[in-house]
Amino acid sequence: MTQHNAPINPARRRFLLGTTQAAVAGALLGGGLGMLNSPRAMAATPPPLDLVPFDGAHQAGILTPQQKHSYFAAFDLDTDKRADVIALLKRWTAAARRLSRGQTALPLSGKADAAPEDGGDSIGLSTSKLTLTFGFGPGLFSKNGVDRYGLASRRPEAFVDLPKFNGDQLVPERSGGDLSVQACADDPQVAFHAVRQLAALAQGVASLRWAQPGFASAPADGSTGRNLMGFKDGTNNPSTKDPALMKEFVWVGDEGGWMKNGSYVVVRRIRIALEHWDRSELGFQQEVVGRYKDNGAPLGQKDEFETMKLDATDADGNPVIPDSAHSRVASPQENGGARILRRAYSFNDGANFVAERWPPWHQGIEYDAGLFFIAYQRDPRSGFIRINKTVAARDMMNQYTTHVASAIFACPPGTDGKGYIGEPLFAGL
Ligand SMILES: C=CC1=C(C)c2cc3[nH]c(cc4nc(cc5[nH]c(cc1n2)c(C)c5CCC(=O)O)C(CCC(=O)O)=C4C)c(C)c3C=C
Ligand SMILES: [Fe+2]
Repeated sequence: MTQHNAPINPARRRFLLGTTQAAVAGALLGGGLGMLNSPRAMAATPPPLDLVPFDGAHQAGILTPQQKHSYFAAFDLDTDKRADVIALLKRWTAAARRLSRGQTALPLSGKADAAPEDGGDSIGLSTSKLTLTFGFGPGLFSKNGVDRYGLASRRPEAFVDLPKFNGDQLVPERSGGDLSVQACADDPQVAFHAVRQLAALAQGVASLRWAQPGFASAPADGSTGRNLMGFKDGTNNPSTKDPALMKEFVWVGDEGGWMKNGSYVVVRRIRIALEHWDRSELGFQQEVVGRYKDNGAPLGQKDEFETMKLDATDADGNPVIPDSAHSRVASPQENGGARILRRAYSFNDGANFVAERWPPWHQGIEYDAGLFFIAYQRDPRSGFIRINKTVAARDMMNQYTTHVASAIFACPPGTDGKGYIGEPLFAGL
């Protein structure tokens, strides 16, 4: 069956029926963007058989199998009224529910004398497994010592500021944020569209601080995808199909109060000096990672998913997986059992011209590309912070990587289909 003739997905049908008769009539008369509401345009819409429900005990987009594209955005809150923040979270939740079903962020009125309620750039596209994951930054709880919303006492103990790590070169304008939303979808336009609509709904209450697009291409056979260094990345993640592991390492438990069933996310924009990496010998690249480039197996072993033998030594008595190999220094064995759920995306933001004014007067082009590292965890203190202290101090990969931006957000639990995102935080206030 061709996509064109496929039955209309129930969610898309709701979208079609969701617009009011007046809106459809207006659209037919009005032309322009209104034409997008016309039955003919709607009938041509490919059916989105790929929806991920927005509501659930946990937010979508954390355990969801990784979509191909991501658009991560951080916002600054511009208001000092708690009611404005709550109203925004309600608007965002309602819009996210609609977007996740393949609908426009708001119903379209088709009025020619007003800005369209939705930019319209995803109309006709598949929902592409869109997920929207929201987070709260430290600034929601207090900023510059000011408790703007009466929430300071509700900041969870585990929600700490990240310390400065060895080698950090963080750009403040690209770091931090009071609120975050990550849109993931198999179509980059669907992800970007969703964030644009949410940003528009925030007007007057919150403004975009920074944004980072990313991509993650995985082979069609379901095997592990590769990062820009050419290595399989994600092999030794705790399995999202193992509820006990997720409970232990990803989801906040009773200790978290209103954050129960939520998770903390740490994001780091890590530039990779690809121009140097690409000239490094294959043997050295493998020592840096601690795994083989072709199949991702740990050095000295055969299969990608074999447990790393960190005690193995070669004929000269040297460790087969070097002391400063990335896989070793990031491993639970070297970090008191710490584990995090990595859900990173590569980024490729073009290339910059660089010139040095000292001999030998090097000039050239540097890619602004690397890994937008994203990790979810139950407690950042025993998760990212624990591991990154070791990585920042000992990892051979640091010769090629520079952390240039950073942020931490508390991602509240999911919603039940009626409430709004983060509602438990505001309960009783
Ligand atoms: C502090 C956390 C980590 C940072 C920062 C980080 C950066 C980073 N990693 C790669 C590529 C790979 N990472 C791999 C494994 C791995 N990385 C971390 C943590 C951080 N990585 C962990 C916890 C692990 C798993 C360790 C283990 O238990 O074995 C791998 C190997 C394959 C895999 O297991 O995914 C690769 C490859 C890059 C390129 C990068 C920064 C640019
Ligand atoms: Fe890593």
